[in-house]
Amino acid sequence: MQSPRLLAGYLRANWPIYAMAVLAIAVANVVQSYYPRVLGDFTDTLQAGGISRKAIVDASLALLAIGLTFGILAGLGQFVIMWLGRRFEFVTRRKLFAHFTGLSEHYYSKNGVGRLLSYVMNDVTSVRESISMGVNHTTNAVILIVSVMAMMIASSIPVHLMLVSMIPLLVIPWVVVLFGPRIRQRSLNVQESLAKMTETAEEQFGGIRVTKKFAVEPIMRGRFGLTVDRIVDNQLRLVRMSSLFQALLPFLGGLSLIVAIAYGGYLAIHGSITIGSFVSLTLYLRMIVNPLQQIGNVINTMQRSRASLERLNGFLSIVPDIREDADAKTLPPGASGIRIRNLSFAYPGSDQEALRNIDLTVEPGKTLGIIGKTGSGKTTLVKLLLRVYDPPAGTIRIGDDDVRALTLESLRKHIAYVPQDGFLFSTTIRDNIAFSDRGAEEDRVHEAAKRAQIYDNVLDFPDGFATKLGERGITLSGGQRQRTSLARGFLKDAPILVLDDSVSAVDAVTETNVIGKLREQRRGRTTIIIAHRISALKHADEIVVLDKGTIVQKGTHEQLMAQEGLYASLYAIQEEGTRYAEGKS
Ligand SMILES: Nc1ncnc2c1ncn2[C@@H]1O[C@H](COP(=O)(O)OP(=O)(O)OP(=O)(O)O)[C@@H](O)[C@H]1O
Repeated sequence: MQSPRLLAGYLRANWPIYAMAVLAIAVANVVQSYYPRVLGDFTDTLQAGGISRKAIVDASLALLAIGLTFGILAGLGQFVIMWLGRRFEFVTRRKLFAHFTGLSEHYYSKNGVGRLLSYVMNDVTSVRESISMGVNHTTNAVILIVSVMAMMIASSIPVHLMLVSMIPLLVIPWVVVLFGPRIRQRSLNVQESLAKMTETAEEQFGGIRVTKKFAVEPIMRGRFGLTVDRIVDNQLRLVRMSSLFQALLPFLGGLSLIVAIAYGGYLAIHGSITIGSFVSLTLYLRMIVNPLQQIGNVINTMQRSRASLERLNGFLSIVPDIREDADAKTLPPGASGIRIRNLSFAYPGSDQEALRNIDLTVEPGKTLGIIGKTGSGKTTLVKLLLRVYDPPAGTIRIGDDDVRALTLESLRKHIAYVPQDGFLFSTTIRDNIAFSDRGAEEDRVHEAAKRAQIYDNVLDFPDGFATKLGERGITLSGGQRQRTSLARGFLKDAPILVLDDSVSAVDAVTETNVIGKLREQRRGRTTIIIAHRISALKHADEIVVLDKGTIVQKGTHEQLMAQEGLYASLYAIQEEGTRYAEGKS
C-alpha cells in the first residue's frame, strides 16, 4: 500500500518557510567565505610593506561586517529550521495519537503499548533531529564548500595545488558509503531494544501488584535487566562504529592540510605563489573540513532516522481492522431491539470458534440475561454487538440495521457497556463517572453514583466527587472500582445497556440493591446482563445459557428451573454455596 510519506508531506507543506531559511543560511555562508580572502589580501599588503592605519581599519571593518552578517543571517535561518522541526514533532505526535485511537482491540492485543509509546517518543524525536540538523548543516556545508571552491578558483592559487591538497578530502564520500548502512543497521537494533525495554517496563509496572503478591521481584528485575543489557550491547556496537566514522573525517581533513602546507609552502618558498595565497589556501582548506564533517554527520543522522521514519510511515499505513463503510448510516435514536441470526465467530488467527450458530432476539425494552461458564463466549457476543470485532455481515441487527452498516460512533453511543474491570483514569471520581459527557450536571453524576451504590462511599472520601484517583490519590477497592465504572455506564443513559459481569465484586446486599434500582430505572429500556451469579439476572425477561460458544438453554428463570440442565445445576451449586456460607456464619 502507498505509504503516507509523513516527512515529504510536511516538507511540501512548509517549503516556502524552509526556502527562506535556507536562503538566509546560504547568504550567510557566501559572506563568510570572503574572510580568508580578506586575511590573504591583508597578508600580502603586510608583506609588501604597505601596512597603514587605513589597511588595518579596512580589514577590521570587513571582518566585522562578515561576522555580523553571518551571525544574524545564519542565526535566523537556524532558528526557523529548529522551529519547523519542533512543529513537525508536535504535528506528528498528534497524528500518531489520532491513528492509535482508530486502531482496533485486535491490534492492541498483538502489539504492546510500550512499543507504541516508543514510536511516539523516540522515533518522532529522531526524525525531527535529522530534519533540523539535516537542513541546517547541509545548507551550511554545501553553500560553504561551493563558495570556497569558487573563491579559490577566482584567487591566484594554482589549480594543481588546490587539487593535490584536496585529494584526501575526496576519500570522504567513499568512507560515508562504506559506513552508512552498517551504522543504520546498528541504530535499528538500538531502537528495537529500546522499544523492547519500554514494553517490558510498561508490562511490569502494570502487573506490579501481582508481582508483589507472588514475591517474584528478583525474577522481574532479572528480566528487565536482560532488556537493559541488550540495549547497552547494541548501543556500544553503534557507538564503536559511529566513533570510527567520526574520527576518520577530521583525520582526512588534517591530511589535506599537511599536503597543502608541504606543497604550498614549497611553492611559496620558491616564489611561485604569494605568501598571501598560501595563507588563503590553508584557511580555505580549514574552512571546508568542518562542512565535510557536517555532511558526514548529516548522513549519519539521516541513516539513523531513516529507520525511524520507515517505522512511522509503516505504522501510519496500518489500516484499522474495524472500518466504516463509505455509506455507513447513523443508527436511529429509537432503535433498541437486537436480532442475532446464525452467528458464528472465531477470533482472527484462531481456528476455534468462540461462538457457534447463535440465534437470539431481544425485543425493544426487554432485559436479556446471559449466563455460562467462563470462556463460554459471553463477552465475545457483546464485543461483536459493539463491533470491537466485526461479526459476519447480516448476523447482528439493531432495529432494522445490520451493525456493520452503521457508523461506529452512532453504534457505540447507542450502547452503554460496563465491563467487569472498567478502567479508571487518574482523574477525579466525578470525571471518571462523567466520562461519556464531561459537561454533565452534578445532579446527573450524583444520581448515577446513587444508582451504582457508590454515592455514600464517595462522600466519605476527603474531597468527595473531586477526589483524584491514581498516583498519590485515593486507591479504590475492587468493588468500589466496579461500582464507579457502573455509575459511568448509568450516566451514559444509552438506549441499550450492557452489564458484563459488572457486579461480580460486590457483596450480595449491594448486588440486590443495584439490580433492584436497575430494574426500576431501565423499565421499558433494552438491557443485557451478563453474570455468573443467577441472583444478578433471574428477573430478566429471557435468560440464555451459553456453553462452549453455543446457546444450550433459553427461557425465563422459572422455565429454566423447571428443566434439567446447566442452569438448574448452576443454581443448585450457587444455592448450596450460599447455604454453606450462611451455616458457617
Ligand atoms: N482476543 C481474543 N483472541 C483470541 N481468543 C479470544 C480472545 N478473547 C477471548 N478469546 C477466546 O474466546 C472464548 C470466549 O471468551 P469470552 O471472553 O467471550 O468468554 P466469557 O464467557 O466472557 O468468559 P468469562 O466469564 O471468563 O468472562 C475463550 O475461549 C477465549 O479464550
